[in-house]
Amino acid sequence: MLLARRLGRARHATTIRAVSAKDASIAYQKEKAVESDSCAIVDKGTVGPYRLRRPLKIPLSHRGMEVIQDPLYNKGTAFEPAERDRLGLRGLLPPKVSSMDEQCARIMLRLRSFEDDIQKHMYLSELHDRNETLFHRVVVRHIGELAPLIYTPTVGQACLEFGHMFKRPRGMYFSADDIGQMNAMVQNWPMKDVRVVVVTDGSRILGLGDLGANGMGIPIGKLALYCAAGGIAPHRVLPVVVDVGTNNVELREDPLYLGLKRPRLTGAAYYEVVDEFVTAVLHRWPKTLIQFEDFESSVAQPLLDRYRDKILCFNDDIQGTGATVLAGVLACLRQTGKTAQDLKDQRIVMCGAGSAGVGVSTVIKDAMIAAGLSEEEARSRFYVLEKEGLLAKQGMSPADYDSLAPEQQILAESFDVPTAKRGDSLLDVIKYAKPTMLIGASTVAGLFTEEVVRAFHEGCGGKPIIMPLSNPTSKCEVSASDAYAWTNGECVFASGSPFDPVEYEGTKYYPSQCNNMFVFPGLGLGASVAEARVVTDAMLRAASEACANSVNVEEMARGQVFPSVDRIRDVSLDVAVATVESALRDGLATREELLRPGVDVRAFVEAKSYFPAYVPVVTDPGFFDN
Ligand SMILES: NC(=O)C1=CN([C@@H]2O[C@H](COP(=O)(O)OP(=O)(O)OC[C@H]3O[C@@H](n4cnc5c(N)ncnc54)[C@H](O)[C@@H]3O)[C@@H](O)[C@H]2O)C=CC1
Ligand SMILES: CC(=O)C(=O)O
Ligand SMILES: [Mg+2]
Repeated sequence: MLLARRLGRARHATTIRAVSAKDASIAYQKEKAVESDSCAIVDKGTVGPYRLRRPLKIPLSHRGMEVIQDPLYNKGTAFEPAERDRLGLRGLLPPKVSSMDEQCARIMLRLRSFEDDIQKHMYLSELHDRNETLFHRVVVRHIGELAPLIYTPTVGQACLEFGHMFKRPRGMYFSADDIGQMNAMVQNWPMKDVRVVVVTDGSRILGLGDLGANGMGIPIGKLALYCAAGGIAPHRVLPVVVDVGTNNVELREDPLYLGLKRPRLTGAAYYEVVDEFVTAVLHRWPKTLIQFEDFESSVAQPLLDRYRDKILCFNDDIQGTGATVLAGVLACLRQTGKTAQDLKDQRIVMCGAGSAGVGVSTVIKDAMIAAGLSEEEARSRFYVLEKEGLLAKQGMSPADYDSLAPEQQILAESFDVPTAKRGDSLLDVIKYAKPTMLIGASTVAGLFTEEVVRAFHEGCGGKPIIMPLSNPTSKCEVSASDAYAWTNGECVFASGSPFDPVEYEGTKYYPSQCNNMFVFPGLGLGASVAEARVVTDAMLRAASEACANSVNVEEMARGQVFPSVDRIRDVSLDVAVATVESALRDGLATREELLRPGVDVRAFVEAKSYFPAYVPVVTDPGFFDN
C-alpha cells in the first residue's frame, strides 16, 4: 500500500463478495483493477484472505500435468505450495511461487517485445489456451492496449490467416455435414452451463467478406470481451462457426483451409442447418443467449426475424451496432447541450445499406419518432447510399425496388429534398441534403474523400459528426487525422476501429471508438443474468442510453462521445443493469431472485459478474455426478 502511494499510482478499495453456490466453480470476488505492471503494487491483503474464497472444484481424477494443461484450472507458476501437494504438482513447476501480478508483468514484458500485432495476437491466444484466468486478468488490466490485439483490427488479420496459423481448437464447428447429429454433438462440449454463444457463418467477417470457417476468430474475440468486459465466466461461453461452405474461391483452393470446400448452401438447406444448430444448443443449454455475428446481410435480418420473438438472441451487427451508434449520437447531443428531443433536427447520410447501415438507420429513425417526428418525417431525414449510389425509389425500376429488403424499402421512400433520386453520388447527396451526420458502413476505405468531408463540413451548419464504422482499419472510410484536418479540427469523430489521438495545428484531439463492443458484453450480461425470455427493442434502447450516459465529464471535455476503452468494464455494468431493469419493467425477466421486492439490481448484477482471480483448487469426488 505504502509502496503504491510512493509510486504515485492510483488504487481503489477492494470488495469481496459472497457468491452463490451455483457460481462456485469460478471466483467472483471483485477487485477494482489496479493499473500497474509492478508486481509489488497488489499485496495479498488487497484481494482478501484465501479463506473467503470459494474453491474451484475439479474432477478427482484430474492431477498433475492434467491440471496444468487445462486452461480453466491452470495457474502456472502461481500454484501455492499446498495446492502443489494436493494436486500432485510438486516438481512439475519451478520452485518460486509467482503472484498473479508478477505473472501479468511477465506477460506484458514479453508481449511488448513483439513488433508485429499479429505476433502479439498469437502470443495472447497461446496464453488464452494455457491459462484462461491469467489471460482474462491481463486483458481486464490492460484492456485499452489489448482490445485492438484480441479484437478489431488485429482479429481481422488473424481470421485471414486462421487456417495457416491454426494450432489448437477453441469453440465448436457445426457443419452442413453434421445434419442430424447436432443434438448429439453439443454433448461433446465439456461445460455444463453455457450461457452465451456467439455464432457466425463466416459469410461477412468485418469488412473482409466471406472467410468461411476462418471466421472463428470473431466469436472467440467477441467472447474474450464478454469475459473481460462483460463479466461472463469463461466456462459459460461458447464460440461457434456454422459452416455451410464458402463462396470465397481462393479459400476453397487453399490446401490449408480448414472449412468445407464447397459453395455455400442457400435457401431452405441453409436454414435447415442453422435451425438444427439453434435447436441443439437450446436443448442442452435452455438458458443460453445466442448472439448472431457477422452473417452476410441477405441472411442476417431473416435469421433475426426468424428467432427474435422465440428465443433469447440478438444480431450484434444490426441491433448491437444500432444501439451503439444511437448512444454516440445521444452523447453528441449531450456534448452540445442538447437532449434526445433534438434528434428531430438531425439529417443523416449513411453509406452502406447492409446489416450495419440499415440496422443503425432504423434504430436512429425509431429514436427520432420517439422524439416526436412522424414515421414519414423521420424517414425523410435519411439518405442511405449503397455501391450504386443513393438508395431511392425515385428513379429505380419497380423490379429493383421489389428486390430490396423491407427495411431498405422504408429507407428508400421519402427524402426532405424531394428531387433526390436513385444513384445520386455521395458528393451530390452531401451537397443537397446538407446532413449533420456522415456515417460509413460501406467497407470502402477512403470513401470519405477530402472533397466529401469538406463539402459536408461546409453544409452541416454546426459541428460535423463523422462516424466511419467499417472494420478493420484497412476498410475505414476516413482516418482520424484526415477528418480533423479537413474540418479544421471541428468534427466529432468516432470510428469502428481505434485511432490514436491526433495532433492538429498544436491541438490534441481524442477520437472515439464507435464499436458495438460498448453494448454487446453488457447487453449479453444483463439478458443472461435476468434470464430474459427475449431481447427487445426496449432493452436495446435502455442499453444505448446507459452507454451514452456513461461518457464521463473528462471524456466529454476531450470531445469524446464514447467512453475510453479502459473503462469498458464499468460501462458494461451500466449497460447490463439498464438491460435487466428494462427486462423487469416489461415482465421479461425470469430470474427468481430478481423478482423479489426491493431487489438491488446493480448489486445483484455485480455479484454475478466474473472477475479473473485465482482461487484455491480442490478435487471433487462428485464432479461428474450432476
Ligand atoms: N463499428 C461497429 O461496431 C460495426 C462495424 N461494422 C462494419 O460495417 C461494415 C459493413 O457491415 P455490413 O453492413 O454487415 O456489410 P455489407 O457488406 O452487408 O454492407 C456493405 C454495404 O456497403 C455498400 N457499399 C459498397 N460500396 C459503397 C460505396 N462506394 N458507397 C456507399 N455504399 C457502398 C454496399 O452496397 C452494401 O450495402 C463492415 O466493415 C463491418 O465491419 C459492422 C457492425 C458493427
Ligand atoms: C464490430 C463488428 O461487429 C463488425 O465489424 O462486424
Ligand atoms: Mg460484427
